[in-house]
Formats: sequence, structure tokens, C-alpha cells
Amino acid sequence: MKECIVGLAGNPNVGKTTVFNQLTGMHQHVGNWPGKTVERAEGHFDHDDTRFDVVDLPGNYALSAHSIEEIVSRDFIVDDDSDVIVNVVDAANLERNLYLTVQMMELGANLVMALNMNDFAKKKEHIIDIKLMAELLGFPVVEINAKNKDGFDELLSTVKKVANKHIDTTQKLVYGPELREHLGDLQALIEKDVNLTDVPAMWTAIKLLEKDAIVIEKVQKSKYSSQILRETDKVAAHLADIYNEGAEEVIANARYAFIDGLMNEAVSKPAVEKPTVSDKIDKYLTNRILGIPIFLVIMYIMFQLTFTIGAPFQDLIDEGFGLLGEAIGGLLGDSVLSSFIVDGIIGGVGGVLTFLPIIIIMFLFISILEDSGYLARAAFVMDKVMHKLVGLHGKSFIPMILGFGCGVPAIMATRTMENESDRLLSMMLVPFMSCTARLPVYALLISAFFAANQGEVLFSIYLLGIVVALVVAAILKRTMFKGMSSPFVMELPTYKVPSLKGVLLHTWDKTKGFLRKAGTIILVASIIVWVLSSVPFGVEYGSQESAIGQIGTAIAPIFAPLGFGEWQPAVAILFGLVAKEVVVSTFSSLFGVEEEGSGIEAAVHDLFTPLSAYAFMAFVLLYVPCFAAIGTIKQETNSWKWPLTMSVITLATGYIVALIIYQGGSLLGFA
Ligand SMILES: Nc1nc2c(ncn2[C@@H]2O[C@H](COP(=O)(O)OP(=O)(O)OP(=O)(O)O)[C@@H](O)[C@H]2O)c(=O)[nH]1
Ligand SMILES: [Mg+2]
Repeated sequence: MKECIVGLAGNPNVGKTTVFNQLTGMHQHVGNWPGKTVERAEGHFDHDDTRFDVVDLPGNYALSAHSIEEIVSRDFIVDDDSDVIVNVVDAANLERNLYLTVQMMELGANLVMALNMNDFAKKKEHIIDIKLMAELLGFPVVEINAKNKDGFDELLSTVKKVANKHIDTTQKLVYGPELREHLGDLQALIEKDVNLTDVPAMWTAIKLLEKDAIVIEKVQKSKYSSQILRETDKVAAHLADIYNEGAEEVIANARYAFIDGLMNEAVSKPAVEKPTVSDKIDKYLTNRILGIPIFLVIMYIMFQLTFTIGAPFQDLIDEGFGLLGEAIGGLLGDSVLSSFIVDGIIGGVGGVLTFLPIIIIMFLFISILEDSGYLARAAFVMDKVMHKLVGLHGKSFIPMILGFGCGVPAIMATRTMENESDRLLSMMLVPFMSCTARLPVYALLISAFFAANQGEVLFSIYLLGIVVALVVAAILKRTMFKGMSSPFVMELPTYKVPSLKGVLLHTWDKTKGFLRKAGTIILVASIIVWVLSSVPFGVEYGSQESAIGQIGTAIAPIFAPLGFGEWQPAVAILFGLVAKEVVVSTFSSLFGVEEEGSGIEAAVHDLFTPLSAYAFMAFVLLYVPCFAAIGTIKQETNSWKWPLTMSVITLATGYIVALIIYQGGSLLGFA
């Protein structure tokens, strides 16, 4: 069987992952916002006599050396032995998409264009002459619909053809006689060194003029480096003389001129663009005055519904585990084994699993936010606040909202930030956003103390996370992360009705992740808590004399000023370092679930007042995130410096905020 390696490249949010999933039958996440895919995914499938290996690349606007994905994508085109690059393109935004296409042409990529989103182009009355466009570009263009697989057969047969007969896509790029000539001089020099000709010399020449750090470094290793770099400076100076602009601008203009010419020839648009449905919706949702209030209302509805829909299911599971515990207790009597199963396993893991319904609903809402296109709007409406207050780009609000789901993918989503210092700062903020792992803690305490205003209190906790994150960001931006953010125009995707399948798959995937955690980390933590609660032999289970009681008693004074100085909250916080769900599983192991849910609630009433419960929730919200989040920051920054910094910052912030809440609240007479 023949083999064919195909890369899917294109702007963000054009449907690359949708194409990838359709081809490979895999379920990579699809979302309606730019920057969904941050890590390349690989898959394969057979078609006729060929095995296709497909690589889904993160979306890019350019192929510079500015952000990690851009480098990933261009390395893929340059280094990996791909046979064909399928450039997925949004037909409704052709002009903008072509800017990347042109850069891939400079790289000499063996291209096939897959023109996607034609439904939107047609709604906007853009008529594209596909044949003519293919001729002008010099490589095939195929019309597809990624959602229902239209045009896939033609796409694949075209890919096969192109794989067998490579096309030199640099040929059709005519960058005006002036630039062409000077690039030619540079190219001739570059071609003298065979080590530099693994990519088209034209590309290297362009990148040198653009001052691309990675290419310059590569050229510096050449024995002709001084000659080449001298010529580069000469050409740049010459271009500056003629055009009165830097070489970078001259090159960008040349690209746009090529694209303009192509658009004029091959695309006809109505003289006045009709406002689309998205435009009409955005009149309200991204309105300067209404934008933020609407965002808050959407969040509020989300939290309210989470409780209203989730609570009955939660009670059901709770009762189920209660009955199971009783049955096992009845069967095994008062034995160590019975305590292990009932207190340790059912108490610990079961205690967390009760909250599964609300966690699923939360993930469901976040998936809908992502897939409808609203997520990018939320970032857009926050842009002003972010700029003024924090000095960060609104774009960094996207990882923050994703943090409502889970911090790990949210931290990875910061990869799309152009500026390294902004990226690091955004990473530091994600842990303040309340992830679903913390929901059980709130759910437990809110239903115990704030039964009448569940949605409101939950909303206030999430809001507290956002506000604290913004304040911390404002402080850090003025101290550790000084420097201006690079300006960036945020792209607002067209609103789409979320696909049921997509949303359900996404939610199921996250739910699986939670169940896996329940069966591994939470289980192990519960067993440890059980053992520590049972030793030394002869002590009453979970009493202050047990090992866990002694550990808790030793550290409890630290938390006394925050209003929860008993030993149980202290150990719950300690074990919660592993994963935040463990805060609740520790409580339920200690207090049991067997009394039909009342055991743990009654115990919680002994430990907290409403005020100290709120301070506790704030502390759990803000203090050091789970090991997985810490590990992800380590992996993303390749150093322990940032995860440690983040841990110190979050711990200090959590302590200070909880202190303010408790002491302030006490002064105001809420104690
Ligand atoms: N209407 C319509 N929607 C589409 C089409 N193709 C993809 N979509 C939707 O477009 C959105 C973006 O799709 P993705 O496949 O995640 O895009 P991507 O190019 O992988 O995006 P990044 O990973 O961010 O670069 C999703 O909501 C898809 O359901 C299409 O042909 N028509
Ligand atoms: Mg993608």
C-alpha cells in the first residue's frame, strides 16, 4: 500500500480539525473560536490503494517565528517529510486566509487548497471562480463542506495526484519587478550553500529581510554567512530608500498586492456587504455598554441552571451511595474491611462522585459556550477592561474562561499569545479561575449554608476568581511582567449553532477524565486518608487522636485567622493539594455518607459558620491548584521557576483574600 503524509494547515477556526475528524474518524476537539487546537494530532485511514497519515496542525495567521504554533507549523512543512499540505481555507474570509496561503507558497509547500465554509460565503453572496483561482495560485483548489463531508472524494483524489507530482508553488508568486530582482540577488548567494537549500532560497531571502531570528541563526552557521547577511542589509537599505518603508512592510505589501490581484480576478462580492446574522447578534452581545452585563447574565444563568438541573440527580446518587454503604455495613458488621469500604472507598470516591451531575452540566455549558462562538465574544467585551486595568490583551481572557472547565487545557491554550511575557502572566492567572474540580466543595458548603441563594453564591465565587485574577494580574504586570503587550486584532468567529454531537462528545470526554481521576488519584488519596484515620491501632476512626487528626491539629492554627481553625478543614486543604475534589472526599471519608447525606452536612455545620464557610470556599478557590495544573505549567515553560512562582502567588493570595473575607466580615458583624 502506498503511503501519503498529509498536513492540514490554515488559519485558526477554519475547520481543520473538523476535516481531520471526518477523515480519520477520530474525535479531536472542535470549537468555534480561534486557537482551539494547540497540539498537533495525528491519525490515519485507508482510501483505495493508499494509506493516508493525517496531521492536524494548530491554526496560524502567519509563518513567522513569533509564536509557538507558527514555528510548529512551519517546522512541519519544512522538516517533516509531508507529501501534501492541505490548506483549509474559510471561503467567507478568503482574503485574510490567503495571507497564510501565500506564505506557504513562499515555502514551496506542495499545496492543495480545501475551500471550506462555503455555506457562509454563499450567504454573504461571495462568488468564487474556483477554476480561475486554482490557475492563478498554480495548485488545485477543491470546494468542500467539512461538516457533511461534501467534496471529500475529490479532495482525496486531488491529494493523491499532487503527492505523485510535486508542484513548485513558489512559481506563481510575482512580487513586483523591484522586489523580485533583489530577492533574486539574495537567492543566488543563498543557493551557494547546499546546507541552506532544504527550503526554497526565496523563502530564506524573505525571512532574512523580515529579520526572522531562527532563519538568521541558521544562516549564521553557513560559510557564506557574512556575504549573505551583508547583502541582506544592502537590500533592506535599498528597499527602505525606494519605498520609504522597512523591508518587512515592503514584503507584506507585496503579498497583499498579489492577494488583491487574485481577489479582483477570481472573486465577486456585493458592492455593499449585507450584515450577517452574526453582525446582528453582535450589535447586542458585543455592545460597548451591554457587553459586560450580558456576559455576567449568561454566567449567572449558567450557574443557576447548574444547580437547578443537577441537584435532583445529585441527591439520587447520594442516596444510592448511602444505601450501598448501609448494605455493606450490614453485611460485614463492624470490621476493618467494612470501614475500609464504607468510610474509605465509598466515603472518599463516592463522596466526590455524587457531584458528577453538576460537573457534567458545567462541562456541557462550557462546550456550548465554546462551540457557539460566544467564548471569543466574552474575551472581546473584556478586552477594554483587560487593557486598561491589567495591561493584558483581551485574548488572555479566553484561557481564563476555559479555566472554568479545567486548568490543564486552559494553560495550554495560552500558547496562542504572541508575547512570551503575556503568555506567562496568563498562565499564572488560570489557576484563579474556578475549575470544575472545586465545584464539589462549593456544592457541599453552599447547600449546607446558603440553600436559599445557591446560584447567587456560586456566581459570586466565580466572580471572585475573576476579580482576584485581574487584581493579581494588574499587580504582576507592574512588577514581574513589565512591558507592553503586542497589539492584536481579535477575530470574532461567525456564530454557529453548536452541534449536538460535538457538544456531547466534548462533555463525555471531560466526564471520562473526571471518572478516571475518581478511580485513580481520588481513590488513592481516599485510601491514604482512611489509613491515616485508622492508625494508630485502637483509636476511634477519624478522631483527633488518629494520625490524620494529629497532622490536622498541628497545622490548624495557620488557618484559625481565616475562621476555620479546626483540624478537619486543615487536613482537607492539605490533601486537596493533590486534586481539589479531595477536599470533599476527605470530609466525606471522615464524616461518612451513610446517614443519607446528613452526616457530612451536620458535621460541616459544627465546623463552619456561614462566614467561615465562605472564607473556606474562597481559600479553596484561590490556593495552589492541583498537581496536574502545576505539572502543565512546568511542561509548558520547561522550568520549575514558573510553577513554583505560581504556587507561592496563589497560596499567598488565597490566604490574604480569605483573611480579608473572614476578618472583614467579622468586623461587619457577619460572624
Ligand atoms: N457552517 C459550517 N461550519 C463549519 C464548517 N466546517 C467547520 N465548521 C465549524 O467551524 C468551527 C471551527 O472548526 P474547527 O474544526 O475546530 O476549526 P480549526 O481550524 O481546527 O480551528 P483551530 O484549531 O482553532 O485552528 C466549528 O464550530 C465547526 O463545527 C463548514 O463547512 N460549515
Ligand atoms: Mg483545530
